[in-house]
Amino acid sequence: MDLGKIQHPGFLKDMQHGDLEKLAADIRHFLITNIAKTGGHIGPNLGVVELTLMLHKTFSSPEDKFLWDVGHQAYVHKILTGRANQFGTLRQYKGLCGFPKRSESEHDVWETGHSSTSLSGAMGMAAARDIKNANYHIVPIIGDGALTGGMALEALNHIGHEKRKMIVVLNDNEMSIAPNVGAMHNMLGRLRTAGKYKWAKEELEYLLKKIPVMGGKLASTAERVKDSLKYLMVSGMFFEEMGFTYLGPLDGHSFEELEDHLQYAKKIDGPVLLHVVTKKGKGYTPAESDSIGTWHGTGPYKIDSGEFVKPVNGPPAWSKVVSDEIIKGAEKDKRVAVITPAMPVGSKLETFADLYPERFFDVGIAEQHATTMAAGMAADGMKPVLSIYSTFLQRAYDQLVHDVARQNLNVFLTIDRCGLVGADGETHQGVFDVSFLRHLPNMVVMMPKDENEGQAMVKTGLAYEDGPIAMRFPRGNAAAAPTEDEKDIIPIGSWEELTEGNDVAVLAVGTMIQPALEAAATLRAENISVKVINARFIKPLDEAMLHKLCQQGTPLLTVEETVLQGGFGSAVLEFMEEHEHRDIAIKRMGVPDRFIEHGSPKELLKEIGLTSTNIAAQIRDLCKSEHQNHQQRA
Ligand SMILES: Cc1ncc(C[n+]2csc(CCOP(=O)(O)OP(=O)(O)O)c2C)c(N)n1
Ligand SMILES: CC(=O)[C@@H](O)[C@H](O)COP(=O)(O)O
Ligand SMILES: [Mg+2]
Repeated sequence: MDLGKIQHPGFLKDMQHGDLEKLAADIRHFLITNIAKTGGHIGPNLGVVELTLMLHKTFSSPEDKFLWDVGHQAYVHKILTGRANQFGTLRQYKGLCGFPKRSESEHDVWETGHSSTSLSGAMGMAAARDIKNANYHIVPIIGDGALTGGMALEALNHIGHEKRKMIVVLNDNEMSIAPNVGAMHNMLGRLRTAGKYKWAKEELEYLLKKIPVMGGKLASTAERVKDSLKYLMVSGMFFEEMGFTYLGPLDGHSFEELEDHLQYAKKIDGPVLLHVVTKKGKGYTPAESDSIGTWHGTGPYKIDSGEFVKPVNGPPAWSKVVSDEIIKGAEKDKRVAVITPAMPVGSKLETFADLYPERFFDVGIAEQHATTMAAGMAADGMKPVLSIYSTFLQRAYDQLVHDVARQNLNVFLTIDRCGLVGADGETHQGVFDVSFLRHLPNMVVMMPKDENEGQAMVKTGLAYEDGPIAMRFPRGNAAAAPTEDEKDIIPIGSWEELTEGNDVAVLAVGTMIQPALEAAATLRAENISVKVINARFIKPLDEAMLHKLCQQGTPLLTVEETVLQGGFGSAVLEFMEEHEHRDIAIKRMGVPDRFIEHGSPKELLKEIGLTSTNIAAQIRDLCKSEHQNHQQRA
């Protein structure tokens, strides 16, 4: 089938299973060949081809509402809702979003990107539907990984209490990004592999009673799904006891099983949990045999060999620079332990986990728990490193305030993916953490200019004993491999002058230092001398240096790859106001007050003006207005 011709999923209603099998094969071929070019979340999407087809065959989107948890597995949904032709632009600048996007389609009723929000969204929609006396299905699709997220459990608790009609589809493929972890995961494992339990007759009657009117007549259907009910065992009763009707586990690649169970679930009153077992990466051997998470989200790859298309032996990833230095610290200090909320592969922590399994904790998709667990470890004398993406740290704000900063506990946050991350787009940009860390009393916030300073900062963070300290670093690779020499600890709150200059001082943070240096070099040819300062501590500021610059009357330009609101530039403004340095010209450059969509970091930085060209332009403006002020004063 030419998938580009699909405009609406309605054509599926009358499709027979044989034709669905052919369509599934076409979709798999489409996914494998297109994502080989663009990159994307190939593993998760290959695992939900049959499930998505049967969902759109059984229900009537967009009247019936699908909420895709995390949303990285919604490519098949996008193909079936008229967007196949856009896949050449997947996750690219102004192209197709890699997650559900309401502005793209009426079938995308709920936007995701962060995990474990679908059930709460579904509960909200169920309440709205019932208040409106409307009558449509609400179908959140949540993975076994996302189910480990605290929000999901909060929602299960409420949904089971409210008993409003909804069909929760649990897509259980035994994987998070990496292998899934936790007691919930273990329980699902028991369900998946349960031996044949004799299910009591009353179990069937118990279930049939839930189907108003039709109950008796469904005996034949019940007989057909009886085989799956055989697994209705103790741990299956967990969901029953939570107020759900549990159905499954069923083969998520069998159209017959899916159709039977979904039709059955439609008729059951109250919340249903349909436990669907799928295989991540199904239909493409390299992805299907992936047991560590390599094929969860990929760059371009060669289809035949499964080789990834990227520069071999390039400079190390920033996360590797950091994790290697943490390992050195752990060798010397037995108090060092590492906690990650489900991102051991992304944060390159596998080696640490192999070397120090007793000091490594993957807590699942549970950032709030991870943060307060780190506080608990620090309170009891350990040196916990909380390894976490900037965007996912947003989920643990109160834990940072209430448990870490307020108790002034010695937690070392290594915050990965800081700045514009690119293809993941709006939901993943790491641009807010400075604003929500800087205002916390006791918090130290720092960001290195390069990989060598990165190593020195890890040492500094591990040596720091006076409370919480956070080190930010970007997604992607460092400019080069760090040098072998032992790095020195950096004095807290110290900045570094990188170039001499008197006309303007540029206070640049992290990734903005290189473009600032390029701008300074350009302006030197125009006889404008620029002092570029590595503002490596966002909190505390280097107040001595700032006072000196202000007393000299040097105009200031702050540059940061974080939102301007409450960012580093705001800190400098606050300092100047507090110390009455009012006659100093200052400009701030940063991320504007809007969400930044997907694209390459380079394209996005250009879009928001964080380039060396624009830095130079801002410096020229400062010089010009400074010159005009001098003339007026003369
Ligand atoms: C709050 C949050 N933390 C971490 C992530 C990173 N992440 C993206 S997908 C994923 C695993 C999801 O596993 P599962 O729900 O089982 O979906 P699958 O990929 O197996 O289909 C994780 C941890 C995220 N998106 N949101
Ligand atoms: C969907 C999701 O949240 C993760 O897959 C995320 O995309 C991983 O990000 P990195 O690719 O930066 O590790
Ligand atoms: Mg999973």
